[in-house]
Amino acid sequence: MKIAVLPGDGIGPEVTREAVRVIEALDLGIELSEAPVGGAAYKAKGHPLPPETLALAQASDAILFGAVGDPDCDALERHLRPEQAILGLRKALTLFANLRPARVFAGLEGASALRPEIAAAIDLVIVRELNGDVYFGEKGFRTNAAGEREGYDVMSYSTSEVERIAHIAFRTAMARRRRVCSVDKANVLETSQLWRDVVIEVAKGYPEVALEHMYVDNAAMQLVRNPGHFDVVLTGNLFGDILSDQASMCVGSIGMLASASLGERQTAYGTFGLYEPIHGSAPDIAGKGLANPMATILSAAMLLRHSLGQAAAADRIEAAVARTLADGILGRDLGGTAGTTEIGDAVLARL
Ligand SMILES: NC(=O)c1ccc[n+]([C@@H]2O[C@H](COP(=O)([O-])OP(=O)(O)OC[C@H]3O[C@@H](n4cnc5c(N)ncnc54)[C@H](O)[C@@H]3O)[C@@H](O)[C@H]2O)c1
Ligand SMILES: CC(C)[C@H](C(=O)O)[C@@H](O)C(=O)O
Ligand SMILES: [Mg+2]
Repeated sequence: MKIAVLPGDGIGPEVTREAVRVIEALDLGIELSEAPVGGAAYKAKGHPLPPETLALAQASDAILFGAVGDPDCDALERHLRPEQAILGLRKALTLFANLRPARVFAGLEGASALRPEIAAAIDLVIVRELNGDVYFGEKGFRTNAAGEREGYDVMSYSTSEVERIAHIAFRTAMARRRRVCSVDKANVLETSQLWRDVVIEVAKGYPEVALEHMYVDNAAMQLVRNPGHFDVVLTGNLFGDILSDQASMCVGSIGMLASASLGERQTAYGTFGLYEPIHGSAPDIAGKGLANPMATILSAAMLLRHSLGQAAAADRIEAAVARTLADGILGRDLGGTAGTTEIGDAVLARL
């Protein structure tokens, strides 16, 4: 079993280190190999996703990813910016299904930005499409008829792109509370009308699953008003990006939300995938030992479950995280005082 470890920039290396310590402590005979990605790779090798890093990722059974993004690189041409590394990996490896679970751990109800009784009911998973939408359409700058500079990004989805992510959402719902809420903007966007038409067709194959449709603006509101309503939230790349950051504050902190990015490729052990916290490189706290590593540690648990067939080890990590939180060992993002290493130590002690 091989894991490619891509720590990246800012707090990426800090949080990845803690997740690696947890994986190593389980002693599962996993081979871990590290490579640079993002701004770190640009500075070392001239490209945010060097060919050696992509080759290592391709030759592995799973990827553990930290975060990319570096203010020093914000003025670079877009194809050289750190964020292109994660977008490039998702696209090159056809990782089209992004699962972002959000639930409130016992003891964290008071850390939510919502009232505790509303937060306590949250147990949802956002199924975000990751290979299409306005992220990957034609984009550029041009001069319009009035002689003004104009930027453009084309939003589109094909039928097959929506079909494959819809199947993932319905299959996910079958293993949960059997409810799918498809989030779109079909009252304005043709991309969303196609999305809705295709989701309705795919739903016919899953008669046990209750399907509803919601406009994204309403969904953003309902996620705060009554988040317990949601089970599986199926949505596109851009809406899923935004709603998942919002969901993170509903459960307490962006430092808590893990993710799996999956495609169809099977390995000897499970489904090939990339695992990362949903947060970024957090330049404001980088290098200070303040980052909460829980999202990355929980991403490692998802990796063991989905890509390496190690469900028992994943359960152990999740239980250790839950015990750490229940014991009140919280980072500053959750109103506590524990630093990155202290949180990692606490999880290790409870494995
Ligand atoms: N997948 C990724 O690699 C990814 C995801 C999001 C943003 N980014 C990049 O990260 C950079 C910074 O973006 P941003 O500031 O908008 O988002 P961010 O998620 O990095 O940070 C937003 C806020 O949340 C806090 N935060 C984030 N993670 C935390 C953690 N684990 N513990 C405690 N606090 C945490 C930060 O300190 C900051 O105040 C940008 O370059 C952006 O493009 C990368
Ligand atoms: C860094 C950026 C490209 C990325 C995205 O928009 O998908 C991030 O915000 C995320 O949520 O993983
Ligand atoms: Mg995001």
